[in-house]
Amino acid sequence: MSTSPKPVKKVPIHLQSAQNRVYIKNGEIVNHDKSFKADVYIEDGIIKFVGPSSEITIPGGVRTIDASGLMIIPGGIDPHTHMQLPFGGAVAVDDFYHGTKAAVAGGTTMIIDFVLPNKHESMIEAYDKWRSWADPKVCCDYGLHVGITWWSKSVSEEIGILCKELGVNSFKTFMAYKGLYQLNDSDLLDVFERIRHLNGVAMVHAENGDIIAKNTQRLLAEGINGPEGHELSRPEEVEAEAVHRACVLAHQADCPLYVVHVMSKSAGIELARARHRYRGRYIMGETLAAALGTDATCCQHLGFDAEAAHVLSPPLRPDKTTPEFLMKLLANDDLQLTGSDNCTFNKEHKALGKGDFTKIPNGVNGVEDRMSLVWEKGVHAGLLDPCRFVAVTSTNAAKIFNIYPQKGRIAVGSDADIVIWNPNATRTISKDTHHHACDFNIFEGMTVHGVCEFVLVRGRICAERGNVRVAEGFGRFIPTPVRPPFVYDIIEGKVQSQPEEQHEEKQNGSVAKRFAELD
Ligand SMILES: C[C@@H](CNC(N)=O)C(=O)O
Ligand SMILES: [Zn+2]
Ligand SMILES: [Zn+2]
Ligand SMILES: [Zn+2]
Repeated sequence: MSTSPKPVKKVPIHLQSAQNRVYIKNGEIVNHDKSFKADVYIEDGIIKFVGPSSEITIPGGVRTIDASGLMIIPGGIDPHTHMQLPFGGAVAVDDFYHGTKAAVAGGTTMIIDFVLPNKHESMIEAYDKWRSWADPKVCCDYGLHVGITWWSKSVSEEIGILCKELGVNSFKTFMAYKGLYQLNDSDLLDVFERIRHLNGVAMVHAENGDIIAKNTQRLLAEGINGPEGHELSRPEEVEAEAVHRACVLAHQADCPLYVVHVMSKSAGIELARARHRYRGRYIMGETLAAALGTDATCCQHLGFDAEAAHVLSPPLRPDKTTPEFLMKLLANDDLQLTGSDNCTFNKEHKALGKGDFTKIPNGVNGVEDRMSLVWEKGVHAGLLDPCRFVAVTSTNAAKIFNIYPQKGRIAVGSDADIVIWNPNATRTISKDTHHHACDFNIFEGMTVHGVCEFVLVRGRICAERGNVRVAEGFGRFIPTPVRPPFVYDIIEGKVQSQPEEQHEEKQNGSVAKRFAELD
């Protein structure tokens, strides 16, 4: 043990201006690329110091947290939510307050929600509407994607304004929801070319809406009108076909494409193949907590309420091997990140679909349990390491939507969105204890490893050992600038997404082998 005092660099602490001064000591910091022991000092919502305790002197009056035996991880970023979405004749019950309170309770400190204009509604008017809903209510920071639910010259002009002036860089298109949101291939090509021109990110809901419409007509005519008709109308090949087609359209338009809610093995394989075909450029894929945590067999024959509560699109699949398969795609970087698609309706809303499954409002919970589910089914199951867990629950979303390292990293200068994570603690998920506004939890009764001991939102302790103390309206809108380097440096050939030889090996080796048995 050295006795001579080590020369230490004093970090000046400007006391008078400091708010929310927190010091986290003895923890293991886990970023997407490495983990290491270090202390963290936070002031005014920003991380001011990351390093050994010997290099900082903490004055009195600072809240100190002992994180011994715990991990310090970047707050989760959920890239796919629908708070208080008007949909199917109802409005999602998790509004921007309850939805972000549930997010924070589960370790997510930023959401990216979707503006979904009605057909022929101005994109910018819809954006203003979503901002007016969210700004007064959010408990954590948020961003917005905008749905291109119809296409015209005026829409093309408006998405330019959204990119240049209103902090939006990502636009969701739909190949399903015929008559509501669906675009045809010709319009999709135009949209992707426009988004590429704007240096934005195209997103897609990939299911073949024409096949779904035909199947639905047939099923209802045959008297199959219960919730089981939902998945029967859109089996996984209907999702996989659309994923393949969307990737080809995006590649032809030279446009980066983010495929949302990949829910099946077949769709995951199509996405992995497209990524390998295009050498990791252009195509990114997201799966959901629902697809990783459960499957369609969990509620079979449990009656309308339980089955309708699990209805979302694309649907949960009856193949029980789907969750682990999708987790392995995440581990292998065939998929890049996880969302929740949190869009919750109560029993009386889901009952709108009694006698006609097409009238069941689509959507499930997930924003509160996503982090624990990915930890349980990924890290605790031995499929992900902790760094990859951080990548798929936080950092990759920050990089793709161009808010890294402000978000998605424990580093000096980054926002103090921090979770002190207990990897060994467990909790049991239930509608009776969750923070959602909804009366159902699709993970009911599941015991998961990975629990938040503390959650800090821009330095403010908003959850402490299960006690959630959020502030309505404390969150801010976070602009997502165009041209994310993580996406565009590869497209413009400035960096290789993967070395050629590694790609060849993947092309000829693991990819073909990995998926051969599924052909
Ligand atoms: C409308 C929205 C939410 N509903 C759903 N995923 O079932 C979506 O398709 O992502
Ligand atoms: Zn969708
Ligand atoms: Zn969605
Ligand atoms: Zn279930």
